[in-house]
Amino acid sequence: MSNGVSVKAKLLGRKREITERILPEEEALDAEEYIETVEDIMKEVETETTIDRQTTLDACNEWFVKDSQPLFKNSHLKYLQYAFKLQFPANLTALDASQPWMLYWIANSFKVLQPEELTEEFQRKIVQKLFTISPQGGPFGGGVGQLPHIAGSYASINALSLCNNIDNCWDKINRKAIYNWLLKLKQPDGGFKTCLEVGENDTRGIYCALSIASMLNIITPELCEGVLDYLINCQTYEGGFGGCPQEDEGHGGYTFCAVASLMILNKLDSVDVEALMRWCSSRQCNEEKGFNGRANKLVDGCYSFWVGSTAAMLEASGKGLCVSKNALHEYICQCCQTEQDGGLRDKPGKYADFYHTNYVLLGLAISESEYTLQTKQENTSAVLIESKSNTKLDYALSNLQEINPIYGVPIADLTKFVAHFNTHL
Ligand SMILES: CC(C)=CCC/C(C)=C/CC/C(C)=C/COP(=O)(O)OP(=O)(O)O
Ligand SMILES: [Zn+2]
Repeated sequence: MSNGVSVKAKLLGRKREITERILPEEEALDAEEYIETVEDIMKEVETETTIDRQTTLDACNEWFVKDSQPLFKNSHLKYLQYAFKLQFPANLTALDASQPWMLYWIANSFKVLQPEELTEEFQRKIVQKLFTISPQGGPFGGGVGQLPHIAGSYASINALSLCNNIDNCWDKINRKAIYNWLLKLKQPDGGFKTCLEVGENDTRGIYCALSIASMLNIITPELCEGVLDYLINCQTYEGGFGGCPQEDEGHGGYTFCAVASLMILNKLDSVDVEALMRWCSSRQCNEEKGFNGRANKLVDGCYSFWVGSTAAMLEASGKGLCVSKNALHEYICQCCQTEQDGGLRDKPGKYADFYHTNYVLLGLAISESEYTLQTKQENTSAVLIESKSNTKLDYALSNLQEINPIYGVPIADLTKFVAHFNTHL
């Protein structure tokens, strides 16, 4: 291009022919005729995307017309108890490499809902499983006999943080081995590979590395070298963050990873915060009330955390509120749960699963809270956030545990865990 700006045509999508229709003046038609005309035009521009969106909206509307639902705590607790008491069905073998994730999602859901329900018996099961995966105390793979992985290690550390140091399990975490391994995963561009032998490099790797290192108090300038530039280059023209520098479309999951990493580095102001806030606001669908993960995609309950927590981190940093917590609350309570089937889900028509149960509950906790940064960060590299009940909520509170949006675990557990690691390596 003559002005030197290059545009990746591949990212711009298929070209459609431009058609022009002149609408009759609104006053020339009565209201019904006007709506019919608009509907006709909408049909002319119908695509797979618009049809899917309309189907989703119709399904949500069926739930919005019902009476307001409270959080069905008992149904969700039963669903979680089944997870620790019974053997998983064969179709869950697809999650064989995500065993620490399952432990984190289930344990965290218990903790957010009702902390005492993560009994000592359950805590011991978690600890036993994780130290069977890695008898040397980390780094952790996705299951026994699997290669150490940055996401498996992140989920393991989060899961262990929920276990109240049962049987002194926190002292079995091998911080030195984890630190040396993270350094080996580090790439010249500032990012982290997910695994030594193979593995991708994107904002997920950075977030996992910084989350683990700040929780264990092993974060160093050497580990963080080049990370800020990498993250700055992941912000797109829309304001959200893609997974890799200058390459991707902004996406809720990768944006969460980038923003949480910036919070840990205390460098939020190095990016375009205004554009980020606009992008977060645009993720909230007017009619469905919940969030999607990127432009023109469907609402999904898990973005209640990926996008909701990004908004909460901005709020905690004094940037103001860029989403509607009331609308998010309504989407979650009306569309993401039913009383007869426990667990929380992506959207009406989908089954509940442990991943959505965790992230939808975290999203609900965010909608019910207000956030500020804790100014006094004592002897720890973890970034502590204070949270109190949302006084502007139009709904009854569900009495969930207050959570730290950067780490996705309850503030009480995080505080205790990081206090345990108050000496730097
Ligand atoms: C800590 C860690 C590893 C965090 C991961 C964060 C992350 C990338 C979350 C995204 C999860 C998700 C719903 C992907 C779906 O993408 P899609 O393209 O299928 O969905 P879409 O249609 O909603 O865009
Ligand atoms: Zn989802």
